[in-house]
Parts: sequence; C-alpha cells; structure tokens
Amino acid sequence: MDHFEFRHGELHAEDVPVSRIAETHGTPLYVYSRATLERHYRAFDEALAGLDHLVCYAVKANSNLAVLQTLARLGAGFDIVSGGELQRVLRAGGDAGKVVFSGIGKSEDEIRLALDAGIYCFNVESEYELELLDATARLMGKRARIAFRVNPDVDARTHPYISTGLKNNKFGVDIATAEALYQRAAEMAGIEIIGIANHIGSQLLDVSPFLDALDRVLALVQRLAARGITLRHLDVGGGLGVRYHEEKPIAPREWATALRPKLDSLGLKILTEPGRAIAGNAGILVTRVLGIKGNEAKRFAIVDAAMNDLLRPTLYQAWMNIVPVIESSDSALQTYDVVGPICESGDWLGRDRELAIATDDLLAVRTAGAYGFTMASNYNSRPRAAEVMVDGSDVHVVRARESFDDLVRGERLLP
Ligand SMILES: Cc1ncc(COP(=O)(O)O)c(C=O)c1O
Ligand SMILES: N[C@@H](CCCC[NH3+])C(=O)O
Repeated sequence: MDHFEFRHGELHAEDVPVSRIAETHGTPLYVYSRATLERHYRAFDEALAGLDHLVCYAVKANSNLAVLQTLARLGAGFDIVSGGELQRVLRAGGDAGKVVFSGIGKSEDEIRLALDAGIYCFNVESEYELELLDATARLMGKRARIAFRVNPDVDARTHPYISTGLKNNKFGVDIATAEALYQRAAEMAGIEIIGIANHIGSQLLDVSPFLDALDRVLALVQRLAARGITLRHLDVGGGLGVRYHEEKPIAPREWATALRPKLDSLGLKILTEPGRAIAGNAGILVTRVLGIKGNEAKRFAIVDAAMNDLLRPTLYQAWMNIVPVIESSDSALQTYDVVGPICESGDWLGRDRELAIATDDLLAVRTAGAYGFTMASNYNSRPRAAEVMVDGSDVHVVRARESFDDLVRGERLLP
C-alpha cells in the first residue's frame, strides 16, 4: 500500500499531482510520501505489539535526513552500516541508544564514533572485528555492547547479489564457530554480550527461510545458555520483499504471525531491521522523456534519469514499474526500451515496455523509495537528482538538486 495513486488520470503523491511537483522542482526527481513511510513503520511496530521489541530501520535503503527524521519521531531504532549513516541518524534526531551497527568492515574510526555516541549494539561479523572492538573500547575506557551476526547458512531464495545468509556469502560469523566466539567475547574486558543477530538477504518473498534461520539461531541460543551465556535480545534481521511486478510480498503481520510462536515465550527483546519494506513503496523517481528514436529492431524512449540515478534495473536486471504520470490517449501504445543519457549500453530503466508516450511526457518509476537515491552516483559527471517529501498537500525539498559546481567541489588542480 502506498500513497501514490491515479486520480482523474493523473498520478498523485498524497494530495499533490506529481506533474505539478515535477514542473516546480524539475526532473529527475525523487518524490517520497511521508504517510507511506509512517504506515509501513507502524505495520512492523504493530505486528510485534505485546512483545518487547525495537524496529531498527535499515538506513541504507533510504538515508535522506527527512526520511530518518520521520521514522525517529515515531520512535524507530536504526540499523546502520557506516559512520556516515550514524552521522545521518544523529543529525536527523535519532536516538543513538536505539542504533545497531552491522557491517563486515567497520574501521577503527567508525567504531570510535559509535562508542562515543553510545550506540545500543555492535553486530559483530568476525573475530578480528571483535578484537578491534575490544581493544578500542578498552582504550576509550568503555565497554562495547555486542551481538554476533551469525550466518545460518540458509538459502533466502533471492537474487544472488542480495542473498547474505549462505556460507559462500561474506556476511556474519559461521554459526558453527559462533559458540567459541561468544566464549572468547565473554572473557574480554571491553566487551559486553547482549544479543544475537542474523539477516539472510533482501527482497524475500517467502517466510520459510526466515523460519529455518530462526530455528538455527534459537538452537545456538540454547547452547549458549547451557554455557552460562545469556542474552537480552534477538535480532531477526530485515529482508521482507515488496511488489515491483508480480511478486506477492509477505506483509509484516503475516511474517510476525509465522515467527511469533518461536519468539513469544523466549523472554528476549526482539529487534528487526527492515529497509525496503518501509521505504520501497514510499518513493517514486520522476523523469521526463527527452526524445524518442528507433530502428527496425528497437524503439528507445530517452529519459533524463539514468543508471546513476537508479542502479537497480541494470545491476540486478530488476523489473521496476514505469508509468506515465498523466494517462494520455493521444499517443499510440508502442514498445520501448526506456534508457538514460549515460554512455553505457547497460543504462536502461526498463526494457520492452508498452507505453503510450511522446517527447516531454513525464514518467514515474514506482517503488523507487528504497535503494534508489542511496545507490545514486555522479557517473558521467551527472548531478544527483533532487529529493522532495510530500506531506498531505505540502511538498518539502529535502535535498536540493546538485549543481554543476557541486560536482567539482573538493577537487584540486595540481600546482
Ligand atoms: C544487516 C542488514 N540488515 C538489514 C538490511 C535491510 O534489508 P531489507 O532492505 O531487505 O529489509 C540489510 C540489507 O539487506 C542488511 O544487510
Ligand atoms: N541494493 C539492493 C539491496 C541490498 C540489500 C543490502 N544488504 C537492492 O536494491 O535490491
């Protein structure tokens, strides 16, 4: 469910016609809906009601300050993977005491920043990280609260680039060696063990991998208890999919109903780290058709958004829905490859799409709120798009479009 709907043949973001937003703020443009973000956060929060729990939004999905601020105001926690993401959470008014820090390559600087801020928990992903964390915390006269992110070796049945819980993925500590690591951690002066975490992948469409992973993690929790290592929380990760095309995503309530029989009587606080399921449908990318050209084999709609604005289609061969912002009957329905201006044949947003469009028309790529702007780059020296947040009938610019000057800022010519 989202708040981008067609009314009178025109796509609206909440109460505002998207064409009006594009006329005012230009394209390419990311448009977010505050109401959708709030609805999706609440769906997770309510699905876990009655359990001591914390929904830690995965910042990597969409790290715009206004997005984080919206969620922080609802009491969200945050799952971060870098010092930069921590900075964003703090800047947006997020509570460091509700932050978990995942990631396989945390630097000493990032660890210091997080210890200084007093984050809730480090999700430790290797033995060397444990040692670095212990040493850094002791030097700072602190104790780092940790959970190990274990890799349960479960097939999440998703795109290989976004599967994270298999033995051949780089993430987490091998579940078979985790017990010994917990034992080591228990003996470290700079470490306080508080939890256990797992996250098996993204865009999951089936609950069974979640359940398989949970069973393996719970067996480990019991083995740890038998060694006298008791935990305060269990972090079940994120990964719930969204509907881009014909997928049938699992609703947070359905997911929670499946997991809760295993969680309800554990006596542990339950953390979850959803990203895409909160932000995905809360955003669209609006782009304008610059021109149309073709040959006997292909017809191309060249648009002003490109793979630097939205990488998912070319990186994962992801199908993302592309719709005209105004449904027009003037143009004939034709098959197009929707491509951007970048000098790469892989620069496409959609291939073989049936669209009734003409030059200057506006198109919207739907479900672009997650892993859209956060994966944008300046490739081909293209300024990154602006981002706006719609709130009812208000439109707030929450990140200005980059200028050509912005592109060379910080660079220096040789003397
Ligand atoms: C550790 C961790 N937590 C949470 C997420 C969020 O995943 P998603 O956006 O699929 O919910 C990811 C990304 O897959 C992740 O790596
Ligand atoms: N960027 C990916 C998801 C990455 C998940 C991060 N662990 C996507 O767009 O689908």
